Amino acid sequence: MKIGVIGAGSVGVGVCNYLLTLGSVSELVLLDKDLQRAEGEVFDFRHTAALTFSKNTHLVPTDDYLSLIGADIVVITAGAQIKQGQTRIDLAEINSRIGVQIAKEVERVAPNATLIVVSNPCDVVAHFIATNTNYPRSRVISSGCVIDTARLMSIVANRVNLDPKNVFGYVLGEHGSHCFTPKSLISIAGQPADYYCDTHHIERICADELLDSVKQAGYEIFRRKQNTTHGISASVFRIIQAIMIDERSVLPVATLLRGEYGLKDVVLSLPTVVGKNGAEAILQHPFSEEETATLQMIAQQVNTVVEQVADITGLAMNKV
Ligand SMILES: NC(=O)c1ccc[n+]([C@@H]2O[C@H](COP(=O)([O-])OP(=O)(O)OC[C@H]3O[C@@H](n4cnc5c(N)ncnc54)[C@H](O)[C@@H]3O)[C@@H](O)[C@H]2O)c1
Repeated sequence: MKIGVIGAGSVGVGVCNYLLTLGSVSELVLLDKDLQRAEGEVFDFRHTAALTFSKNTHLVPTDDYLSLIGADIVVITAGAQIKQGQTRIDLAEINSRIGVQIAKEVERVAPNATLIVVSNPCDVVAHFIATNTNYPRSRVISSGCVIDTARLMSIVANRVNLDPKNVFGYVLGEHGSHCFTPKSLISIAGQPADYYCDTHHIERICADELLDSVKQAGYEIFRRKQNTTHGISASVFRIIQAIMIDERSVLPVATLLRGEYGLKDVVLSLPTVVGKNGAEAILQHPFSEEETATLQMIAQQVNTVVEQVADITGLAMNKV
């Protein structure tokens, strides 16, 4: 399997680290407009290959899209971080332009690849990539709420003093501020959350408070180190692995919807079967009326941003 990572910054390098340590990749291409940066990271990574647990992955640093010929998966982490005084629309505009420009270059050399979009706001950037390239919707995947869901599992696990892997739940909607968590889907060790808490004499989990803590978690990291890297890198690796070995894992990634839950042409995270063909199916969950209304409201909020960015950039907002 050949994988490309665009952007040799903190997240791109974190993803490479997971791929080299836990993955089985024959060729890994790290592309950055700053060639020296990509080279520095790759030369450093090459020194891990001599160690017994490493695989001898062919590593390519580059600033040339031709190096991505035939890539199976391309992760897009290139782009700007939000700066003080910038609005969400400013960042959406900058990174949507960069994302589309990159995706068009990638399309020329790897038209059958699956793209994983991480650059923020990842759902908006993924929207414009899906609508401005010929990649099918199933092959343009925003990392979406996989990281938010991992945060939820970790927060609940901490409350009940168990392994986060024994907590189940989803954060859905838009990665970041406009997301929601259906309480009916939260379980602990296979038991409904309320039942688990009652029988273990733990205060019940309030879904709204939980969601606030999930949203706050990213800000708290950002406030301290001005980026987030480890959780997102692990989340991207989780998605790559599902594709790489055709796991058909259900993950809360985001793709351009085509009528699911009554929503069309908006990129939102929903429980999605991820396998060798990318986002293979979106599962229909029995959301309550309130949850469905929340999802629709989130869709409207994301659409407003997409419309504004389309106005400013001239990028197409509908898929032909
Ligand atoms: N979706 C998420 O949950 C999530 C989490 C963390 C970060 N992010 C986003 O991921 C992106 C990267 O974050 P980071 O911390 O790695 O940033 P970073 O600044 O460390 O790295 C960005 C890299 O992209 C490169 N780059 C910029 N424009 C490029 C272009 N046109 N072509 C090639 N390379 C280009 C830069 O040279 C730099 O090396 C940001 O947009 C950030 O907001 C998303």
